[in-house]
Amino acid sequence: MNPVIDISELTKRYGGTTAVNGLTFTVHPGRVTGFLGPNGSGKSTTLRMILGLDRPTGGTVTVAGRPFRDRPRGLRHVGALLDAHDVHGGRSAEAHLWALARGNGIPRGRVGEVLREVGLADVARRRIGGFSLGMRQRLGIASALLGDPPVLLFDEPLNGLDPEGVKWVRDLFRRLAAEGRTVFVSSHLMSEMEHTADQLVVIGRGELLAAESLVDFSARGTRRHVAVTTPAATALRDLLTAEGATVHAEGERLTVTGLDAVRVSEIARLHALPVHELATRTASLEEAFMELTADRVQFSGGETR
Ligand SMILES: Nc1ncnc2c1ncn2[C@@H]1O[C@H](COP(=O)(O)OP(=O)(O)OP(=O)(O)O)[C@@H](O)[C@H]1O
Repeated sequence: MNPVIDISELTKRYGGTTAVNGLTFTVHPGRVTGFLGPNGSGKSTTLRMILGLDRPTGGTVTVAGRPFRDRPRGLRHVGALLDAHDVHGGRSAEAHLWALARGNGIPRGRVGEVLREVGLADVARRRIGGFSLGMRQRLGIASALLGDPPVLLFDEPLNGLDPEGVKWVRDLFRRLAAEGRTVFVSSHLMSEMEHTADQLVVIGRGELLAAESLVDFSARGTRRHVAVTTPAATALRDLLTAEGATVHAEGERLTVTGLDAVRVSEIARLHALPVHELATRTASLEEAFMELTADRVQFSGGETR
């Protein structure tokens, strides 16, 4: 059984709102795939449809060749962390996991194992109601791991985790992928995925914008500029513009596109203009992501478009 998630022409409408619109992509085992999109772009809706919790308006989604809904003892096939708050606060962590294990034909002894794995063994008998968001995220991850499934889905799992927690989650995801599992992780922040994912699926307003490796995605952001700091900003700006560059000036700082750093340096030296700093800068992954999704952001600057 190849634990692939296959999504084809998937669409979900809620009344007049189209949450997901004709999405087609595949998530493969053996790597961590990041599912990126601005707030409200349809990530959670897609994850819910993968799990059969929402019924598609159109299109199909299968896990290992079958709709997930058709699988009894689901936690053994797909483990998921959707909403860390969606747990009974009056129960202990242990009791919560026991109930899940019982409903999915998982041996009770597995509960202690996953609690140790996520670092919650010491608080196993404490009420979940008193847990911090980070502890709830760890408990959600424990639930996902309970059935030792080949496919794992995580919706915004880094929310509420401290830097040590973030590192732990990243290492865990890598290990799960290295074991040959399919690991699909959503986030609205490229900075979170940059050091977590090997593969990216990017959506905006429910539509697919990119499905490629992180390396290929990075190549989108290779637009370079040269940053210059000089007390002779006006003179250098005029010279560079005359050479065909586009120059943005802000006090002593120039941002130059259209000429490389060597040429900028030569021009400054030729005219004996002092330069305090000169560096080539590459647009970051975050900028590539923002550029790609710029016209697909539903809520920007507090205004609804
Ligand atoms: N049950 C629902 N009823 C009506 N509209 C919904 C429902 N669930 C989601 N939506 C709408 O569908 C769109 C996509 O929402 P979704 O929660 O899937 O996005 P998201 O990418 O997960 O966002 P976020 O990063 O904010 O969690 C939004 O416009 C949302 O308001």
